[in-house]
Amino acid sequence: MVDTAVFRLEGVTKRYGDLVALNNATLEVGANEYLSFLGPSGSGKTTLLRVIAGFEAPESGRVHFEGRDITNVPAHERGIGFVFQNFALFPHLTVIQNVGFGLTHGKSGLSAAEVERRAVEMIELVGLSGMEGRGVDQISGGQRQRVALARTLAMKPKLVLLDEPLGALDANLRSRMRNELRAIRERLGVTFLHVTGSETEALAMGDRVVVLDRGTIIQTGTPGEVYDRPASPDVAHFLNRFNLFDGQLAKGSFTGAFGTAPAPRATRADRDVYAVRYDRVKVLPVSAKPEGPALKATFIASEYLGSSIMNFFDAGHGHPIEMEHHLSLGAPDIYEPRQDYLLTWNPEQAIVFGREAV
Ligand SMILES: Nc1ncnc2c1ncn2[C@@H]1O[C@H](COP(=O)(O)OP(=O)(O)OP(=O)(O)O)[C@@H](O)[C@H]1O
Repeated sequence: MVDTAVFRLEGVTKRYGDLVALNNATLEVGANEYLSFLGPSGSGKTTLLRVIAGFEAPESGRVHFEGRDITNVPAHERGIGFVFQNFALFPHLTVIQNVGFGLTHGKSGLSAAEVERRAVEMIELVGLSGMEGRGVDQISGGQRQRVALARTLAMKPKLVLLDEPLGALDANLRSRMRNELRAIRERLGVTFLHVTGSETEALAMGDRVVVLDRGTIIQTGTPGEVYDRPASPDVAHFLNRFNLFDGQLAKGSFTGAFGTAPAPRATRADRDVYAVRYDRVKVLPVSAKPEGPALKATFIASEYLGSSIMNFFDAGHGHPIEMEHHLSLGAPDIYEPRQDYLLTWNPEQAIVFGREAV
């Protein structure tokens, strides 16, 4: 529950024919909150935003915004801003004309001078000062993305929906835009709902992360909560931070390819899965005799990720076992390709799911 809910979904279901794109979704969002939506392709993220924006009518459930039931209010009367991936700017207009468009042609009641002042202010906010007079076909893709954002923010919405707005940008620009979105949120007091296919972006940006799977919200929590306590094997899988092992949970122990390890605090799930975060894995010589879990694996390769190194091992599972070394912890060990090692971890740090858990 959020104390000052600015926005609420109550049991919203949306079907396309036989397909349930959104299944009984319930969600509260506080004023000035930043919510990230994470889920695999087809999980219903865009549908959720389209229902909120008013482009799709749900079969059942209610949508509330600023204390009002807006379920039957047309999109253009909702006062909700959105920036979708395929944002359409007007190619024959300049940057400032695009940003001011909704104010000039809508019901803002602002004079031409006031429209210009607000458009200039928004252009500055998204870091495009000096480009007011350029045609939008004379600026880069990333800059066009900012124009689309400025155009939405110029309408001063209290709620802004972002559907993969950073997807088309290169890594550098994406990280700059993330910082700018944060700064804009602080300055304007806007609530953002941000759909992203990137777990890194979802965890980095959101005050809370909402995880969707096959139309159902399967977890809502702070990035720390979702990261430390994924609610199901599927959430652990989407986060892309865990090695997952099949096996069997019985009497508080889990038996898998690594042997048998204590699992006293397992979470109930419809299958038995053992999850170990990439940065919890330790690499020992193959001759070592660790007390805990032990998995013999062949080193394949490593990948430099900037602040960490990801090492890939083959334990004959069909998918690699990953071990992440944060460079802040010191220089990485060097492993020999095609050599065998023993992988282990502290079983207390594993996350275990199973049918016998309560
Ligand atoms: N207009 C439509 N008609 C029929 N089915 C649709 C329509 N729009 C979406 N769907 C289906 O609804 C489900 C949810 O789609 P949605 O676009 O919400 O997923 P998503 O999580 O946003 O996916 P992605 O990350 O790939 O954009 C999918 O199975 C999709 O094929």
